[in-house]
Amino acid sequence: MTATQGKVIVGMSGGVDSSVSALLLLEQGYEVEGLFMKNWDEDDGTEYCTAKADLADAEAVCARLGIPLHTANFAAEYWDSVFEHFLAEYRAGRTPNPDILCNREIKFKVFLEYAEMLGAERIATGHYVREAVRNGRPRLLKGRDANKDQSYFLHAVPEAAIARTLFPVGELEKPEVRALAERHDLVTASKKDSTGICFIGERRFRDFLKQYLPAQPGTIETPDGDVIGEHMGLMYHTLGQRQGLGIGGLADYPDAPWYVAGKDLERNVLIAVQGKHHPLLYTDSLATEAMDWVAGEPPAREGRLTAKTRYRQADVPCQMRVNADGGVEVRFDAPQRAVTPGQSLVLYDGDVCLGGGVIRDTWNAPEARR
Ligand SMILES: Nc1ncnc2c1ncn2[C@@H]1O[C@H](COP(=O)(O)OP(=O)(O)OP(=O)(O)O)[C@@H](O)[C@H]1O
Repeated sequence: MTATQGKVIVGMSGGVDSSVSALLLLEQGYEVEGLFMKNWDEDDGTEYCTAKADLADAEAVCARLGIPLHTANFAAEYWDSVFEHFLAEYRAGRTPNPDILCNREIKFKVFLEYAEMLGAERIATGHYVREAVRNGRPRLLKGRDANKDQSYFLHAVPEAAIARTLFPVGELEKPEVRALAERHDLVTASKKDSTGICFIGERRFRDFLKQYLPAQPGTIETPDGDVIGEHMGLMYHTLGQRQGLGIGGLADYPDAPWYVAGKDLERNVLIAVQGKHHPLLYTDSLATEAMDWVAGEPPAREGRLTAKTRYRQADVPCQMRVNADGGVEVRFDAPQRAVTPGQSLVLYDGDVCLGGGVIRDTWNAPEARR
C-alpha cells in the first residue's frame, strides 16, 4: 500500500484498540509506525506488571501489519510528572486519578515530542473519543460507543495536542473493533481490556501504596464522634466504600452495613455512616481546583451543562459557575452519591467535552446539613 497521508506514530499498548487503530490508519493511507512506551520501571522484582507480555503482543501486531515498532522508556518523566503528584494527593487525604495526568503529561506531551523526533507531525491512540473542528478550532467529543467513551480521561489534554492526534476507533463500537482485529488475524483480537491504574496492575492496592506512604492507623467514628472501630490508614479508604471497615455487631447500632462518609485529616479519623443511601454520602454541590479547559479558556456561556464525577458515570445535569480562582462551582440537579475529592469533575455540552478539574470541596445535600 502506498502511503499518501503523511507519517503517524501510533501508541501501541499491546491491546486490541491500538492494534486496530494502526490497521485503520494503514487502510486510510498513512505511513504508520508504532511506539511502545514503558512508563514504570519495576524495581521490586514482582511480576505484577504485564509490560513484557504487552510488548510481545505489540511486536506481533506490528509484524503482522508490516510496520516498525519503536520503544521508549518514559519512566523518569512518569515518576516526576505523574507519580509524585499521585502520592502527594494521597498524603493530602484525597483519592487521585493518575490516568488523567498520564494523558496530559506523558501520552499527549512527551509522546508527542518523541513522535516529532521520529519525523511525524501526528500521533494516534486507541482511545474511544472523537475530534471535530468548529470555527477552525478542534474539539474533543465523546466516543461513539457510550459504554467505552474515554473523554473523561482526556479532558485535560490541550486542544493543540488533540489537533495533532488521530483517534481511529472513536467512531466505532467495541465489538466492531474486536471483529476487525479477528478478521485481520491480530493476536490481540480477544485480549481482555486492561483495568485499573496502569502501574499498579492487578496487584493489591494496599501492598503497593504501603511501599511509598507510611500507614497511620487511627479510629473510625460516627458523625457524632462515637468511636466504632479502627482503620489502618486513611489512604486505604475511598468515600462511599463499604468493604474493609471491619465494623459490625456494635451494641448500640442496628445491624446495617457501614460506609465511608468522610475523612478528618487533622485527627486521622475515618467517618462512617450506616446505610448505602445515608444523606451524608450525597453531594449537592462542589468546587474544583483550577480547571483544564480543552479550549484553553472557559466556555463563553456558563449555566446548564452536564457533568461526570467519575469514569463511566451517566451524564448528570448541573448548573456551572466559573470562580475567580480558575476553578468552577457546580450544583447538581439531583444529589450525587460518593463524590470524591481528588477525582475529577468533567463538564460536557452535549457530546463536547469542555474540560475538567480536580474536586476540592463537596457540600452535602440540604437534608444532610444540620
Ligand atoms: N504502553 C503504551 N505504549 C504506547 N501507547 C500506549 C500504551 N498504553 C496505552 N497506550 C495508548 O493509549 C491508548 C489508551 O490506553 P488504555 O490503557 O486506556 O487502553 P485501552 O483502551 O485498553 O486500549 P488498548 O486496547 O489499545 O490497550 C491505547 O489504545 C494506546 O494507543
